[in-house]
Amino acid sequence: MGDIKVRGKKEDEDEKAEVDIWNYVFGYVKIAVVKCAIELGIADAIDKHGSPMTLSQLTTTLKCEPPRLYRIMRFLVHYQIFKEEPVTQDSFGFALTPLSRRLIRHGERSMAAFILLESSPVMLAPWHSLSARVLDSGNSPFETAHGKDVWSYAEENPRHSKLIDEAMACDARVAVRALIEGCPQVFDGIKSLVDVGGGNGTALSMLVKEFPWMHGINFDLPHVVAVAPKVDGIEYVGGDMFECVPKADAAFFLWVLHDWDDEECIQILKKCREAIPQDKGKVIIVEAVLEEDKNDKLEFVGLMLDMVMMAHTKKGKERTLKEWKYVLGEAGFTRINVKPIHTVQFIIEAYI
Ligand SMILES: C[S@@+](CC[C@H](N)C(=O)[O-])C[C@H]1O[C@@H](n2cnc3c(N)ncnc32)[C@H](O)[C@@H]1O
Repeated sequence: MGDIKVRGKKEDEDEKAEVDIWNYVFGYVKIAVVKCAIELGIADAIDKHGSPMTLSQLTTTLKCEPPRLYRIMRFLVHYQIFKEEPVTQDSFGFALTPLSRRLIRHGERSMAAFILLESSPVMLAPWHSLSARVLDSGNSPFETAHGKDVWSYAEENPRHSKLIDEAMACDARVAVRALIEGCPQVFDGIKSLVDVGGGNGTALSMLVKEFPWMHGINFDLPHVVAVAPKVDGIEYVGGDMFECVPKADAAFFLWVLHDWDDEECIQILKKCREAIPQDKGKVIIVEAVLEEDKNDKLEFVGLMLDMVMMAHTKKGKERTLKEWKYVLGEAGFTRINVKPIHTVQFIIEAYI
């Protein structure tokens, strides 16, 4: 081979590690700058303008300090959150990309509220106690940081409760659209549906609009239901799912059961069993199923959410199919169907 040095696997791995480690050192920077962009309303301003905006136009509209806004935009363009496009022959402006469209506050597929929730000081503080949680069986990281669990905290802090509801609604809009497009037959023959832990009712309002023969019951804690926007065709019931679930042909769960441990899930599901017809009732669960191959690029989100559950809930977790079968079986559901949809979640139908 003379003087030619063949690069080995180790060198390649070292080089990759050198790049990767910087991504961990400054891992928080991307979320912090995206949060800043949402708070400033950069995507909203460009969307409202209807065409690329020059730095000077953006600066005037957002009332920002030009050199600092330029540095923020340079960062966001580097990560392809915005892009540069010509405005005149010798000037360019900042334009939206599919990613920044998700940062428009009230956009159709907005994830802005979700990012604001996860990057809020309230939700970031528990992460500092994750290792302590792994070392012992004491309080959850959220309780260590705030002295109470996430739902009690939300009840006492209406602004945070609203942020949770709005964040969940972001994902509900995407998940329910995928559910309606991918598996509409799930709702065949259902005349009434109770959305257990339905939040501000976003999911249910989409479902009753699509299936207008269906009566919807949005069931959540009283303080959540009290402020949920009221929609025709939906009944709003406040209560505790550990005590009683309103009667309906089917019970629906979107991102609820992963907040609880197996024993608690079995308790909730037993309450649902009592609420649905004993001959043909079913529960519809829209959640992640770990380790199931969906052949898509979103699989990592289930693992991320599993860490979020460890940080933000008492004993919540994401589940494998085997774990789902266990909790459903213990609650008295014997037949289970699992279908993938084009989102992070799967649809799990369980029959008595
Ligand atoms: C992660 S959020 C999901 C909200 C909604 N399903 C969605 O995805 O948009 C969990 C919901 O469970 C509700 N919840 C928590 N404890 C509850 C209880 N004991 N009874 C009824 N709902 C409860 C919370 O208020 C919250 O709205």
